[in-house]
Amino acid sequence: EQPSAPAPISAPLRELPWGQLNFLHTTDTHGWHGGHLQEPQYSADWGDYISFAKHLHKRADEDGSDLLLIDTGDRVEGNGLYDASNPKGKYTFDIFKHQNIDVITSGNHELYLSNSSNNEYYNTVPNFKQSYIASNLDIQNPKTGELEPLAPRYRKFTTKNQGIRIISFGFLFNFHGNANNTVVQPVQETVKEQWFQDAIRIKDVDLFLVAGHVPVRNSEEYDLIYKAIRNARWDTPIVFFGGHTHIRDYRKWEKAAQGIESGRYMETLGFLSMSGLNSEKKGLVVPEKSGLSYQRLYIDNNLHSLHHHSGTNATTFSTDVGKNVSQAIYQARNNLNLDHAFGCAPTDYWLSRAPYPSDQSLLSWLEKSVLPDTFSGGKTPSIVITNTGAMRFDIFKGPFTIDSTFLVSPFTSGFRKAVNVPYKAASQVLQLLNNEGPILLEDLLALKEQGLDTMGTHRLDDLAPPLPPVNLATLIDQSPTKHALFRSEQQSPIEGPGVVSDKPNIPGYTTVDDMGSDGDDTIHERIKFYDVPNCVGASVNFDPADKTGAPEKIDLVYNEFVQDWVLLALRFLGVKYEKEDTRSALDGKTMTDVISDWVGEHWKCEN
Ligand SMILES: O=c1ccn([C@@H]2O[C@H](COP(=O)(O)O)[C@@H](O)[C@H]2O)c(=O)[nH]1
Repeated sequence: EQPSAPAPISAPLRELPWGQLNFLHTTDTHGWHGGHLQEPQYSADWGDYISFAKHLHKRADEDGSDLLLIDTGDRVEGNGLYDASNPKGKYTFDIFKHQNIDVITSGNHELYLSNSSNNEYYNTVPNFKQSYIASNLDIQNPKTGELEPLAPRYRKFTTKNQGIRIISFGFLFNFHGNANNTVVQPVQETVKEQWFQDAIRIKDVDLFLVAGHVPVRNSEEYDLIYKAIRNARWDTPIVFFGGHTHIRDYRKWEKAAQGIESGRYMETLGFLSMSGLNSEKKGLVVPEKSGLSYQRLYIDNNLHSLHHHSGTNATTFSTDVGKNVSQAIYQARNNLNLDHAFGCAPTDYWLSRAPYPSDQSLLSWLEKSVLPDTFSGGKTPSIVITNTGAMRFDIFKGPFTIDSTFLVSPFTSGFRKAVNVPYKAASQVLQLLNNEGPILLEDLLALKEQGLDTMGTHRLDDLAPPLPPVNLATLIDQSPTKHALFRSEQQSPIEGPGVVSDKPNIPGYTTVDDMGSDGDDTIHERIKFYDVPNCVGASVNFDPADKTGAPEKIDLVYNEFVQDWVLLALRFLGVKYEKEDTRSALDGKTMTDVISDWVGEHWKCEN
């Protein structure tokens, strides 16, 4: 734990369902290896995770079971510890490498920029030489320019104590937004390749382990892999580890094929256990189960939970390596001056824990205050649009630091503008991007398919942030056209057969998945999450309500990440602008700069 981390609050806990083969799973950590310094519930750091894993390994060695660690990508972008250094990631790789991870894969965030995928090539792949897998990912060798697999396509290994023979794969979903130094092969092509067809037919395999930056639910990619394996091996157990959607989730394909997704931002250490697998070695002390079984637990990443599940206490918990890594994180945070405050937030602002629009909504704050104040300088009537996915996390009342700017918005894209756009067209762009009004997403997509777009790397609903970190069934939908699955606000908190009756006192995740509603280790009081639009926008230097005084032409300013969609929407509205017709706005400042400048000017700290 970092010295400034708030101490966890004790809460009723569910027990770790230990088995024959046990897994700890992290995903979408996005640089939060220092833990959450404003939220006691998630305040343990990467050093603590190292100590925790060490205790569980000892338990496995003592009772003859096994423990494997998995990480399924998006380790970068989203926290000062990674983003504030120059070059980015200067400290992260040396911190991360001290955990003994058995299977590790790449996420999409490792690939948006060529320097981040080159970092994988130069740092993370060599640091995890025995465990990095890239089943559908190639990279241009930075020295020769030749395309090569980022890491081996699959691995075969045998567990230490039980002698369970495993074939493991490492996939990325069919991602299109990568820089041009990597190639992500669509999963439907990978599963047809000879090496994959051969690998799933290797004899003497007890378990297929599919790790990937791929959601476990509604996932064409994982469904394809499941079917491909089942076509070759009708009954060999399969275990999936997923990621990308930032949720806690568990999916049962069938009795012998199940998988976990373990949240986001170092909030969750996913635990999955299997029993009843074929084993070469005897001596198992854990009770035999009849047949194959899987169990799961989503551990809140704080010391109260970690002590409890490892049977340790404040004196016995930290290992030497764990302590050194926590110290290295502390040092890096100091070097980067991450606690330096630009100002102090007067209240909390929520990305998806408050309805949008509302006074507590981060997106309302952005469009009502930050964007108009930032872009009003030139006096030109403008509409300013950003995708809501550019915003990644909440703001808490109190000091708003260098770290906070990267938690809230870490990306490097700047703003661009199309000048002198007819107001009638410009004023409809936001509505189109949000799939509201008479013209729907499908119409825009049809246009894209006719080749009218220029690049089209992102899907329209990718402009929004990942859905809040809850199962879809617990999300409060504000746009009924979008997600028919969502519950309405009137519905009561989820309750189910597995929920223990202790009164929850800590707000947090109340996960409902294919195993039921008893997956969270901490019995939480339910938090409400709300859906958000794809984009928000502000009218600057004119009043959109004043119909008679509407400008004829305006500047349309937008976050560069949404450029393809903005130009496509304009074209759909009868106005043709090419990329070359647009220009850089705000001297290349990023959203991170915009927010830190605004906070410095408007949110003074009272001493
Ligand atoms: O430069 C960028 C890169 C990404 N985004 C937003 O992030 C999501 C992807 O994040 P995940 O954690 O992989 O879900 C993307 O869809 C965008 O909404 C961005 O705004 N700018």
